[in-house]
Amino acid sequence: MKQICILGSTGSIGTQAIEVCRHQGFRVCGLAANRNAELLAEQAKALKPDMVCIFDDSQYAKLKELLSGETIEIVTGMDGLCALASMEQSDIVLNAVVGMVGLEPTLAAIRAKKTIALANKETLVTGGQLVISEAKKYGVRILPVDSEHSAIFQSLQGNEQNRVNKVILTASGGPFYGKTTEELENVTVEQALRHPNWSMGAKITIDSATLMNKGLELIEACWLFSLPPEQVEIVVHRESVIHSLVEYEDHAVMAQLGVPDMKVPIQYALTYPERKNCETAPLSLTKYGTLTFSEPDEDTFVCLKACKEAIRRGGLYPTIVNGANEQAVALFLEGKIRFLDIGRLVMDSLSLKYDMESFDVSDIQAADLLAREFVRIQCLNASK
Ligand SMILES: NC(=O)C1=CN([C@@H]2O[C@H](COP(=O)(O)OP(=O)(O)OC[C@H]3O[C@@H](n4cnc5c(N)ncnc54)[C@H](OP(=O)(O)O)[C@@H]3O)[C@@H](O)[C@H]2O)C=CC1
Ligand SMILES: CC(=O)[C@@H](O)[C@H](O)COP(=O)(O)O
Ligand SMILES: [Mn+2]
Repeated sequence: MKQICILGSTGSIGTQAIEVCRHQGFRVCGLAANRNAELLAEQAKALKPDMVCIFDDSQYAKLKELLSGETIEIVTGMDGLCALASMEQSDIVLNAVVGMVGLEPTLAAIRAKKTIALANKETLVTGGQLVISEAKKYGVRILPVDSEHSAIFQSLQGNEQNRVNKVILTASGGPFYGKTTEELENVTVEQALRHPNWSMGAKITIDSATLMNKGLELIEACWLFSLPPEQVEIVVHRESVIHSLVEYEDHAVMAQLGVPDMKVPIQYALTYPERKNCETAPLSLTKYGTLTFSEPDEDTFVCLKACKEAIRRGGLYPTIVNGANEQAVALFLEGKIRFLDIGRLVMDSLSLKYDMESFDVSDIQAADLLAREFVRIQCLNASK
């Protein structure tokens, strides 16, 4: 029986992954969350994994109490998360934690020769070079879970020998599609959290609203498919039915379509190379009637522009814009900055000088901390 370890099991991807595992009859051997001890305990009681990790050790006592009577090992912190990611029993580690904190457990899983099902895009945005070279070194496969990258991966199947002209990443455009900068001045957290097509965690939903998500996905695609940024085109497709496309040398274009439901890409990563019955509604094209396409507005949604510049510069600049964004989104969700401040802060973080060509995890973490600190200082200065 296939055994799956789920990092971020209490989140949007994590909870859907558990449903996929149930549907497929896979055993869940490990679970990890940040601080939601109640849901983690509920999942652990139902699934009987060998090990669970609660990252925030202030929640350890509560989890221990909730799991008293169960024979499940409980670990905490980054050491615990990495131990869970490399546990012997698992065949696949699904990384569905949010943020660049996902980098270290991804590396730990790779070094333990686990197949990686990767939802956590910040892993590749911040540590792409290192992660891809370690995956090659350890002969480990990284299977994309992000819907666009799964679509590209699926559109590449059977075409490995053929030359790719470009990949086309589709973007929903988010809740603020078509709005001007003036109209975005006073939008609220609640409005930004209302994604038109997908139900997701708060951080990625804000990223979709700013188009940072598409910038992160562009960088993610460059690493996953060994492409320069010029070969990644972004097209706004409001319906989120075409999940992404690949154009070949002969101008034939392959795409993967379906209703917007993450169960398909999650399951494909867990059953690959097989396709299995999935608890997802079938696509009715006639129900949609029309599918629309347009160019993204990078002058209003400057996060996308900042990500393009970061990957063009290379080095640790993607880590910088990612760190600035993680901090800015957290401040926006706390009501401390306004929506447009996110883009301004991410753009301004590119003024940080960080021209290293080779780097390890500690350099990546240092760049991340610097970007977060930069954002906090900018906000403090602005509020004086
Ligand atoms: N949701 C979606 O449809 C999609 C998501 N993604 C990507 O997948 C990742 C997860 O997104 P999503 O599920 O929406 O996010 P959520 O916010 O819904 O869930 C995040 C999960 O990560 C856990 N977590 C956070 N920090 C840590 C940590 N340090 N150690 C262990 N667990 C941690 C959270 O635990 P707790 O509940 O305790 O806070 C929670 O289980 C992101 O990188 C996102 O960009 C990509 C494509 C689609
Ligand atoms: C479901 C998924 O993969 C998300 O990353 C989604 O793409 C977000 O939608 P946007 O296209 O609005 O960023
Ligand atoms: Mn996506």
